[in-house]
Amino acid sequence: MTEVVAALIWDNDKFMICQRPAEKARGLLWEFVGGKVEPGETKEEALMRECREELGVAISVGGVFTEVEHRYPDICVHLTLFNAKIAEGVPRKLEHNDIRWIRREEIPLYDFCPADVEILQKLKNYRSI
Ligand SMILES: Nc1nc2c([nH]c(=O)n2[C@H]2C[C@H](O)[C@@H](COP(=O)(O)OP(=O)(O)OP(=O)(O)O)O2)c(=O)[nH]1
Repeated sequence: MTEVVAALIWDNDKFMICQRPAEKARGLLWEFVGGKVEPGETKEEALMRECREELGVAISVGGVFTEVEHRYPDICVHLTLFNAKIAEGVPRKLEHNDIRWIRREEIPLYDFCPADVEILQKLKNYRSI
């Protein structure tokens, strides 16, 4: 099982989604910013590192929004999605193909990683904080 962490970041009624680079697994699918937890890191540390590397921002990590497991042909992921806030900086596309802020109504317009589908179902019915 591969531990993956990701961030749910709101800006009023919009949340941030990122498009994976074409050359990576799940290329061009949309995801929440994040990545694999490295040995010796806590999940929170991994998420802060990924946000710095991928967006150039510092975040503060809140509670867990939800957790899911999904088996892909190449890996089996346990994904923990944290509520998070940008503490410093403006997100930049340092690694992603694209970054968007979307309303819940716009979820059907994007193809997300299969593991995220049940998360988006939950998000659809959720009030932003
Ligand atoms: N970051 C992220 N990954 C997700 C989500 N949903 C989902 O299925 N995944 C999958 C895609 C990848 O197979 C895996 C995350 O690995 P990654 O390739 O993004 O990890 P990484 O940034 O540490 O990259 P690498 O060093 O392995 O290249 O989890 C999501 O919402 N966010």
